[in-house]
Amino acid sequence: MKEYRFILGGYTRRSNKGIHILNIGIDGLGHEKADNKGCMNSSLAGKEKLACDKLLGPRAKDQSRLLLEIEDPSYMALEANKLFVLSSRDEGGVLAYDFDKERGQLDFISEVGKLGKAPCHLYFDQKKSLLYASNYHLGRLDILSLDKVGLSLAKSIGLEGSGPVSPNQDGPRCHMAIKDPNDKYTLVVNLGGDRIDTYCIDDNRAVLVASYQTRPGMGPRHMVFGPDSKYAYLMGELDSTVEVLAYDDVKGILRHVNRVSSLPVGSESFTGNSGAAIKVSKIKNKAGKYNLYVSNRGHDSLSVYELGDEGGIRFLQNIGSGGKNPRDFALSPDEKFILVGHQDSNDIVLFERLGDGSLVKSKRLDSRLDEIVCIIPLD
Ligand SMILES: O=C1O[C@H](COP(=O)(O)O)[C@@H](O)[C@H](O)[C@H]1O
Repeated sequence: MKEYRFILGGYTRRSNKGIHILNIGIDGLGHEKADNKGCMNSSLAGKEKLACDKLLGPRAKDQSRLLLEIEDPSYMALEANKLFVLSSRDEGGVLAYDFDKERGQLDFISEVGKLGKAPCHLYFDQKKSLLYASNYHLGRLDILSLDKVGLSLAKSIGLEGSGPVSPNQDGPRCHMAIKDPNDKYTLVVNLGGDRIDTYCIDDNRAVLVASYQTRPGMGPRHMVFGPDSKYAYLMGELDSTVEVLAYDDVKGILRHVNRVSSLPVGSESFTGNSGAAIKVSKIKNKAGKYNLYVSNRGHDSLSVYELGDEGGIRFLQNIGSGGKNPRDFALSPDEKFILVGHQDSNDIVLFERLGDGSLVKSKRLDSRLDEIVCIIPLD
């Protein structure tokens, strides 16, 4: 039996508040043998659910345990043997831990609290030992420094701008900040201002070097760079589109190349959707291409694309996510599976990736969290 481990962060009204480690065992065939519609229905109970579990194979190795007890953990960042955690604790806090992955044990290093509101995304810039905490609610990027003494707030950048969608775009909303593939610039995604700002950042200085304006009302939420580093892919929370951008890594400039719907053909005008996570494979599929995956909250599905040359993107598949509002998902380290967590149902659903990168449901597990915000795979 092959085992996969993931860390899950999110909110719950139940007693086991905190970050959990989930172990999933895969025995033989990864995907379901029969019609999976019923099995993925989270409302199944009692005998029906047992029958469904039987169909999906042995679950003896599927288990979840509390890794860290903490108030409303949200996004996390894992880098080598360090785990960084966002929490609503202490009016918005960032916590740093040494992480023994083998033993699944955390040792507290340091924390910074009283940020005003809990940030929604966290990224660790290993080269500069800086943490980027994106604060959606305050429209601000907080930059924290980690040194021998611990964590401290180095600098805050107040974002600017607004957009046509109210209330989401009444002001700036900082949803993500990541380094570019060359580890040179920091790209800051501003959902409220329909903007991606490129900064050159070090300990005490943040210089804005470029700014990309998306189409009005896109509400960019998350972005990811493709494996060739030349193109970035942007997920629009508010208009359910995926935008392909060419990246000039010398100047930090983004340029529009392509746009596709995050919804399947015929459903593009579906209005009850919020785009959420966007991830890209690092290993080529059997056709020699990379795959891009996005999650749709409301449409409750994942869309799968194949990435072509020169910023090409081809829709491959749309599949039900097996729960309500898939907020985050993660590829397993070997990229054979994708684990999806939901915002408004307890379903954690494992999908097997087929040769072309398309997905087939593998199994459903009960989450101990009511609202999963972040999923990180463990090697
Ligand atoms: O994706 C989203 O994120 C923001 C921030 O998350 P939060 O859990 O810190 O509130 C959220 O408010 C927004 O509605 C959602 O679409």
